[in-house]
Amino acid sequence: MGQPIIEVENITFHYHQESTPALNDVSLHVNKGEWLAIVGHNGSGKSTLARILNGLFIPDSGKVRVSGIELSEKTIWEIRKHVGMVFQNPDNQFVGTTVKDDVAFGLENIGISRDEMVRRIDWSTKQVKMDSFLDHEPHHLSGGQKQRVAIAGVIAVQPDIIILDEATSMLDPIGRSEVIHTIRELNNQGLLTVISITHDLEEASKADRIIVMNGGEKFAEGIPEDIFMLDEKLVEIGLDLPFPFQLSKKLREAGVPIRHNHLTEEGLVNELWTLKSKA
Ligand SMILES: Nc1ncnc2c1ncn2[C@@H]1O[C@H](COP(=O)(O)OP(=O)(O)OP(=O)(O)O)[C@@H](O)[C@H]1O
Repeated sequence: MGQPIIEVENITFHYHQESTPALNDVSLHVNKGEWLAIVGHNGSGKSTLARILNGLFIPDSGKVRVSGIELSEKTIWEIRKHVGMVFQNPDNQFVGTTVKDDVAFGLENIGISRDEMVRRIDWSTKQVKMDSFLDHEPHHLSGGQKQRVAIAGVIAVQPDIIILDEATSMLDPIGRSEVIHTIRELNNQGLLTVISITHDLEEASKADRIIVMNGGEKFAEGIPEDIFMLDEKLVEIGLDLPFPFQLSKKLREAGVPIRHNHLTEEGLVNELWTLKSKA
């Protein structure tokens, strides 16, 4: 970690010339191998930023470099080979009639040979634990399984970076944890740099680093512990603090001597047990 794989310098982007910018003078970097969460209220510019990083939009001004390639009209397709995206709605992402066809589609697009395609379908579906569903029709799968197939389709192309744009927000808690676990394993194996766009601060608290967006600008950036020190400032810009964090504060207000504002349920439960054993 430590070496930037994405560098964004002072980018500004307008959807319409006369409108207020969707992104205003935003600079950031993403380190190779890290898990970066980008959080923010609706309309804060997260999706616009994700689409620029994937070459779907070109900024009006400023520079973007992805895997050493500078983003321009000429490099869009090159950049897309390095950045895969998984979107919010699992039902809108399927092009194949079976899981196998669906994963094959992205590989056909980049002209992979038949033998290599078979190998990559096998590898990518095993990585997301969907290799026993190759002949299944995607619309019969659960939401979490569909998103795992979408991830298989992305990693089969072997990008350096995956962007999850609210990819878990339509899933139930089981589907959500399946998807996060799958991505975590790929990230831990060093296979992927992960950018997770989310309004869920609990999910973001598990990232290596968080960038908070507000009104098209970067509001804050840091490790989760530092970001959560902002506390009420996050609430003021429309974000919900994680439930264990809110509960820690309420318990302290009610006279329970909790020392930390916990980001995880496990941390809070452990401190409560320690207090109880001392009582
Ligand atoms: N296709 C579009 N045309 C015009 N304006 C747009 C378009 N998409 C987004 N915007 C505007 O750009 C700004 C940033 O929106 P963006 O979708 O990037 O925010 P976001 O943080 O991803 O929000 P959400 O969580 O609702 O998706 C908002 O003011 C939004 O209204």
